[in-house]
Amino acid sequence: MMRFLSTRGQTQPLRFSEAVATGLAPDGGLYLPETLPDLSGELNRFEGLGYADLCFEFLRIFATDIEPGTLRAIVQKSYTKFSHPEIAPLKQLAPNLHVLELFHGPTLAFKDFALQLLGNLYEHQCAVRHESINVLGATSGDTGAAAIHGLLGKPGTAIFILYPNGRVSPLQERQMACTGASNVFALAVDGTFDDAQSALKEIFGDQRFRTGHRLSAVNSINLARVLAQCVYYLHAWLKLPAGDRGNVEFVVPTGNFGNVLAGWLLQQMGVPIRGFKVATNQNDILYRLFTTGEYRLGDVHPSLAPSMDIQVASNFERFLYFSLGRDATRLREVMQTFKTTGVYRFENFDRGTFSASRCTDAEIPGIIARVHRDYGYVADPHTACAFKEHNPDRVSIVLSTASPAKFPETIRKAIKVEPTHPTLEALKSVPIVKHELPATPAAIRAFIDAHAV
Ligand SMILES: Cc1ncc(COP(=O)(O)O)c(C=O)c1O
Ligand SMILES: N[C@@H](CCOP(=O)(O)O)C(=O)O
Repeated sequence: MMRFLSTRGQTQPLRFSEAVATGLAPDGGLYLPETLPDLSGELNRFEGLGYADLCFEFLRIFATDIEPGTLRAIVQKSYTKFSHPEIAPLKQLAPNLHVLELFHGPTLAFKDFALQLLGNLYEHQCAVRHESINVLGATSGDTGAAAIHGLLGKPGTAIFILYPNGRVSPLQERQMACTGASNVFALAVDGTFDDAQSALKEIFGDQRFRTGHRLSAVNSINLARVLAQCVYYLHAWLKLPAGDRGNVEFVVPTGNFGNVLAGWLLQQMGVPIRGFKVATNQNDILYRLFTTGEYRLGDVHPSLAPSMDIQVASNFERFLYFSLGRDATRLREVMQTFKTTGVYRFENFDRGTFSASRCTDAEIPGIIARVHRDYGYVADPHTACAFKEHNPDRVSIVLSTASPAKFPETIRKAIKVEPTHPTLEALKSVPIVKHELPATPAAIRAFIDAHAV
């Protein structure tokens, strides 16, 4: 039976379903498998599988407490709402340059890969336990919509999504605030995504409140999010010619570090991937960390790639845990120092196979125009950050994390074409229903108290 431990080492090991239902560990840490499986000797068995079958074969290694037939049905259902037959098509743009399109799900961003699945896992949980759940998430733009659409129409659930008021794109806001569903609460908070995420973590840390409301997490603090995201890296790796696989670098637009961490975990499980480039926007704490070894909080500046307007990257803690030799005591010290001083300087920081790039707002439109001119490809502003530089001697897979149709103004300014998508067009005539709140745990708790199921 696979068990899961907290990075902070002060909780009991849990089974998969328990760790998923708990979200954030009671000691404030993030769950990880007790031991990572070694897949290096069995990669052949994944060859040729369709996306949903690959996902099932991968997840069953971890979800050992869910009966395989049930897990297979949950996984199959989770990839039925994607509009592309390959789910995550890998497109070649140049001899050593590919793009992995992760935006063909219902909300047009990579978050759908894990949140369609998590919605179905939660539905299963409600049925097995005969309980309702309240889901709480924080979003800088895309997680919120994907979480809402993963749970929409599922009985016994209410969903509360915190987002920074005025700092997500107009269409991202509409995806959250125009559902018309009575159990969906779009909470526009006063502050940044970091403020919202910090309030959320404090609320999850309040065990009485969390258990009293059967609160569940949809952010990438939830282990299921990260494991489901591993699958598209494996899928892309398997699509490459055998000779290119060991030489591939994934270039990943990065904010909360959940996406790139999933690829990195897969590498730690023995899949021979050359490395990862962390591509940040102008909110560049991770770029500075990977280039200098200093993790220093800065101010968040709203950007053309708003979903990456983040400073405190949640999943960095999971990487740190491994990089400190799984020493939970040391990890707690580092996290505490960072929390109280806003800075941690690592001596001899081992960045492993990570490299980093940074892209300012002044650069994004030019990159969109260049990628369009050179490859006939329209990259959204987040994906554009990952196209900043390309080493033609190395096989690169750029992760295309959102549809350009979610950010039409930036695209129009860059290439004079305004991308559209029917589901987004349909939202434009629907009234917005949102609730404005301060980003304080007290205000958010009070709202949940009043509206929880
Ligand atoms: C479109 C898009 N690209 C990239 C990112 C960054 O991903 P992560 O937060 O997993 O690093 C996000 C937000 O998560 C996003 O919504
Ligand atoms: N960019 C994200 C921020 C939250 O990230 P998550 O992966 O932890 O859910 C968003 O779009 O909300």
